[in-house]
Amino acid sequence: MHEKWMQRAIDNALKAWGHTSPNPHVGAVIVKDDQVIADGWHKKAGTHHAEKDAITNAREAGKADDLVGATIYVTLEPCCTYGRTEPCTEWIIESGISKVIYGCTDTNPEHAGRGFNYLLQAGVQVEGPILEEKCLWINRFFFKWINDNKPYVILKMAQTLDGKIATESGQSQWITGPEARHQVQQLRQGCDAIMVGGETLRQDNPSLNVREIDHPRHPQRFIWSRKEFTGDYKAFTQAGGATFCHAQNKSEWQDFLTQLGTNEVSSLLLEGGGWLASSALKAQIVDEIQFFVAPKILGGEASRTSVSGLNPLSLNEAIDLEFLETKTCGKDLLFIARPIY
Ligand SMILES: NC(=O)C1=CN([C@@H]2O[C@H](COP(=O)(O)OP(=O)(O)OC[C@H]3O[C@@H](n4cnc5c(N)ncnc54)[C@H](OP(=O)(O)O)[C@@H]3O)[C@@H](O)[C@H]2O)C=CC1
Ligand SMILES: Nc1c(N[C@@H]2O[C@H](COP(=O)(O)O)[C@@H](O)[C@H]2O)[nH]c(=O)[nH]c1=O
Ligand SMILES: [Zn+2]
Repeated sequence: MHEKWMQRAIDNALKAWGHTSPNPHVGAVIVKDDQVIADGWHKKAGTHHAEKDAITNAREAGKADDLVGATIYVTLEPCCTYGRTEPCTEWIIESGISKVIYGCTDTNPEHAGRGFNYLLQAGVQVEGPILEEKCLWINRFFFKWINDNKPYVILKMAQTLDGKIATESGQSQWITGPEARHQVQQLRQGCDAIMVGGETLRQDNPSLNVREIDHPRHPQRFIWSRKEFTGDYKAFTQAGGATFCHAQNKSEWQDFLTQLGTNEVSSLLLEGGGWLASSALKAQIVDEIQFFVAPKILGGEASRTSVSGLNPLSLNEAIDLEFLETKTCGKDLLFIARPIY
């Protein structure tokens, strides 16, 4: 039963996918006698948190009395400090809600465990975690950023079964099908920043924006290059333009990520090509791999590969991964993995 309601709270949280950064995605549902009193979710930094949203929705629906003795399911530990808004713990206590069931603890050092203690001291029951892995996963960008002041980095590639991303001459559109490419749009919607290599920019002239999604939120664009250059490329001429990144080694990449983190960029999507992929992997900045694999074999020694610039002399140099998930996207497969450095 707890799982059912927590799943509803997670679904609520994801209604704002891509809109809450640098805040987390948080959802809630208030339940009494196995009936929903109100749903709520955090819509945007600076607006109501999920708990306050649900309580306000209940009151506006004339259900203030039903809040007394009700249970609130919330995906993240309620906050108890004054940030952009007042603490949710106060709202919960004052509403008469008697039980909080949470999905995961807020690892933000300012909050971790403090929200629970505050509620317990006020006589509110606290239970959890419920569906903890899912609740941590939907906020993996936030947790990385709040704890390390650096964005969570995802390396995404679309490759043939034999690991090719383009022909020798640079033709790559399209390797994966429409369902996989739609999934990429969802991913872009959730990411604050996106980057491609200079060669990808010149070959593909990519838009690097969000399409096919209601209420799109476009990522900041970055081009990885050894030099600054101009040209009639969409990434330069369309809304927002693009910024160059010249990071070459681990410390330069770390400095670049710190600069992004300081500017409240909590996630960075690297969309290839193969030289960018290898530089990021070598610098050990990649937190997550998303490789889309099409049921195609391109072959060819000179075809471009998804990770080009590594020249391992021994198998010991392979980067070990832990597979997290495999999904079918139309005719393609998506492998989600985490590098083990
Ligand atoms: N299927 C897929 O998912 C994808 C396919 N592609 C395809 O892949 C091809 C491009 O990929 P790829 O050829 O691997 O190139 P990349 O896109 O990875 O870009 C290489 C460029 O990165 C810049 N760079 C900066 N530092 C370095 C460095 N130390 N070493 C090398 N390059 C550096 C250079 O730009 P500069 O010369 O300006 O200094 C270089 O030209 C295109 O054909 C594109 O269509 C691309 C992305 C994804
Ligand atoms: N070829 C290829 C991809 N290529 C990536 O998508 C970029 C194009 O972005 P846009 O112009 O915004 O659609 C391109 O430059 C490269 O980074 N992606 C995929 O999901 N599947 C594919 O088969
Ligand atoms: Zn709050």
